[in-house]
Amino acid sequence: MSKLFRAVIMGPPGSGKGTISERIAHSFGLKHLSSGDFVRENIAAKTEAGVLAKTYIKKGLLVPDHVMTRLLLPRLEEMTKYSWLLDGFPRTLAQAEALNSACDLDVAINLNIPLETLKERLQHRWIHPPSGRVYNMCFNPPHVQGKDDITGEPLIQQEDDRPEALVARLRHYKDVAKPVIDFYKMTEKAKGILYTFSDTETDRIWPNISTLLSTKISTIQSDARCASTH
Ligand SMILES: Nc1ncnc2c1ncn2[C@H]1C[C@H](O)[C@@H](COP(=O)(O)OP(=O)(O)OP(=O)(O)O)O1
Ligand SMILES: Nc1nc2c(ncn2[C@@H]2O[C@H](COP(=O)(O)OP(=O)(O)O)[C@@H](O)[C@H]2O)c(=O)[nH]1
Repeated sequence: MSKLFRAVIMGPPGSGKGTISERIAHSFGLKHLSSGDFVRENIAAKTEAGVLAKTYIKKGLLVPDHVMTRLLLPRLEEMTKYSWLLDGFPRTLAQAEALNSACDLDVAINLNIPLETLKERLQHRWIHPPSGRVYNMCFNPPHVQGKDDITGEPLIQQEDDRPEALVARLRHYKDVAKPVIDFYKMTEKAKGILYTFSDTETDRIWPNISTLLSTKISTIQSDARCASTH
């Protein structure tokens, strides 16, 4: 019998959540659930939550907690049969509390990357909006300059990745994220699930995350086997 595995990945914009989530999904077969993708899907489908979310994103704001949880928690309910990794949620204390009431997490990965590194990376981040594919002109450039590898469509730089918007955005992240980190340190139900990784390079963080997840997943599965034989 194998037990399901549930993880979240947190970190400021540019910390490598998307990049590392892809590697985790690929290596461990977890479903990668991205809050940003859910928001974009809802905006495209013009759902009630999507229409509301758009008004905030247009102003460069986070989507309010009640809209975000309304949008996300039903999606998690559809995932009860799968192991998943949630990227981009929770971002606020209220979201962490809502998630904590809805499910038991096994691991919360926290990426702690120096500010200068984040600024440098985001200035070079280009995305393919329809698919969400992310490139970096130095770290993982597209095969053809300015074009998506799969479709050949043009890449764009997001408005809020431009240097002028960056510093305020990163500062705001820090203020909002601190209570979330404290929540995972202090809350009884979540004790021992938080793991922080600090480095300037994804390729140096990745082996440590990979080892952590291998250990956690095999522990959970052997606990489940023991439980089923007793
Ligand atoms: N948990 C959340 N709470 C509130 N708003 C959210 C949340 N997740 C996503 N959003 C909204 C605000 C974001 O600007 C928008 C797109 O999200 P996302 O793709 O994660 O991009 P982002 O530019 O904010 O983050 P990043 O740079 O870390 O990838 O959706
Ligand atoms: N130079 C460099 N760029 C990286 C590294 N890891 C990720 N990136 C790039 O940095 C940008 C931000 O990464 P992303 O995964 O989108 O971070 P997120 O905002 O936390 O989801 C993207 O353009 C990535 O390709 C790294 O170790 N070095």
